[in-house]
Amino acid sequence: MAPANTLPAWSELQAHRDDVAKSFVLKEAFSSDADRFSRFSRTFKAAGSADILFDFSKNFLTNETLDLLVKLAEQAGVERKRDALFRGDKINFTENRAVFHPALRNVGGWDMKVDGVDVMSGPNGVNSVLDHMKDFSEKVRSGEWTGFTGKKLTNIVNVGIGGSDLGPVMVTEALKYYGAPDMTLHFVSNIDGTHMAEALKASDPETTLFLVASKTFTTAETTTNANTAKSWFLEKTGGKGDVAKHFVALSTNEAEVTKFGIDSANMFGFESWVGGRYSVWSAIGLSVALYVGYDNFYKFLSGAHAMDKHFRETPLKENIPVLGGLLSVWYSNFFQAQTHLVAPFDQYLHRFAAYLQQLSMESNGKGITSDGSTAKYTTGAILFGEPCTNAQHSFFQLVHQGTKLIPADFILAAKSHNPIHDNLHQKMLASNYFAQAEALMVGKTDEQLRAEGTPEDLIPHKRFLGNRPTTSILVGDVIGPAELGALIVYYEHLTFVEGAIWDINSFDQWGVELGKVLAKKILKELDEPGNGEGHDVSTGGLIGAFKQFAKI
Ligand SMILES: O=P(O)(O)OC[C@H]1O[C@H](O)[C@H](O)[C@@H](O)[C@@H]1O
Repeated sequence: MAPANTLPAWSELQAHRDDVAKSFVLKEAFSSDADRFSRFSRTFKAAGSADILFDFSKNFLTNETLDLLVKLAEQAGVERKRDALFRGDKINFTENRAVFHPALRNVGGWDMKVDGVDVMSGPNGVNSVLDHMKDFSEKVRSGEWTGFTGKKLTNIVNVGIGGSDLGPVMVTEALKYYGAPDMTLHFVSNIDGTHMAEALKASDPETTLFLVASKTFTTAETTTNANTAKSWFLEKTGGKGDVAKHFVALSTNEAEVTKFGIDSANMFGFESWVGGRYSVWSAIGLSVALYVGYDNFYKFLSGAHAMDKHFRETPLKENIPVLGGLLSVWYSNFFQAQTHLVAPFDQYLHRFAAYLQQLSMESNGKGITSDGSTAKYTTGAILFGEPCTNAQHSFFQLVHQGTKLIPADFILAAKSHNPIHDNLHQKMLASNYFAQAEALMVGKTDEQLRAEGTPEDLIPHKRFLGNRPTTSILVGDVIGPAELGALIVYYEHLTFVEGAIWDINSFDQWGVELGKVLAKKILKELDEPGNGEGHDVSTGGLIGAFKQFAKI
């Protein structure tokens, strides 16, 4: 595929930006076009999910912009690449792997094959793993599956990192309302011993179930944490504890799982075509199924599948994740935006941005195009975010008056799961959601400030230039499992579209390897004599100082 900047639509977009968009004033676009909201909004509709309204109208968009962006998508082969994804082609070309996570949520009965083999059926197929998850989660939840002293397992410790942690944490938090009231969850990811120590402090071995979640089962943090947990369990139970009842593995690597001491019957498998950051839909989601129940987990998959269907079948111009991805390219490459802010007006979504950080930045933080040449344009944006209204009281100063353009997504559910105080909280939350997007767009002029009696010397400080773009996402009900599934997949495919246009491989992650390898080497040095010799002077000096301070 050709680098994005060599596509004719790229030059047309540059000219268009110079001509029109540079001087585009959002609030004027609204005053001169009564239909702007309806023209640039799209509603996601699916059976089993509330409608989700995506309002793209507060973005730097004209009809011509949209046409040119769609043209760019066509020339970059977005549809062809999308079809290759759903066909099971090996689009992760540096690892020669299919990228087939949509199969994990294929509740619609699509024919899904990799190398001619149906991945849905068969003994290790998606459906049989789902059956295993259903059976196991129901047994644990009902108390039929007990610990070694016959007690119900109500304390779940998920041991995993990266995609084997972020999805389960985010989703169980987002669906806390549906969670089993008698269940406590811990997610231990960090190699920092504090993480495991604190979880164990709060755990009783008789009622604790450990889920060792690791696609590869070779990740140093996870295997070390899992071994620590196993030693703790055996020590606390005086060797009487039955590992088979208290440890299960979520992994693709049966050999390593068995080596660790977990019976392969207690392993929930998946295939190498599931990338870590797309694995919450797989066996890695077992903590979700345990916590919210299998029926809700299934609804979560169904909402995700509905967004897959929309993405797969909808023409580019109406395609919601395509529009999201195109806008991101528009801002990154034509307005030099460096960031993408995602602020959910929803406390349950407080880990949503952290989850999206891995999805977006591990996928598109790449600078090499498909032919091995360096991209001559910027790629993955720095994604960040926090829930609102909290974020408004911290970094929103920079969003409103800073010198950087920060395209932002705001997410709100029309209904709260907790309409306390006569729904006052939800109405206040909603009013902030509307107000922030409006304020970012309309700003505040010198005239308005003068009319309010602002002293002349303060006017520049109190001025809001406005014209800052936002996408508002409004879920038509509460955010339940299906709506959450659809929202996540919106961002998955938005990320896909960005990568397709940038002509990069969104599915490998070589960039995380170097640090891991060096850490392994340095770990040995910490136990050997020497003070960091052989490293650069700074690293060596730090290693030496650490050994001295820690008396190692
Ligand atoms: O699930 P695991 O194999 O333990 O991998 C956990 C994580 O570690 C790696 O470093 C990758 O960058 C992530 O994509 C992955 O999710």
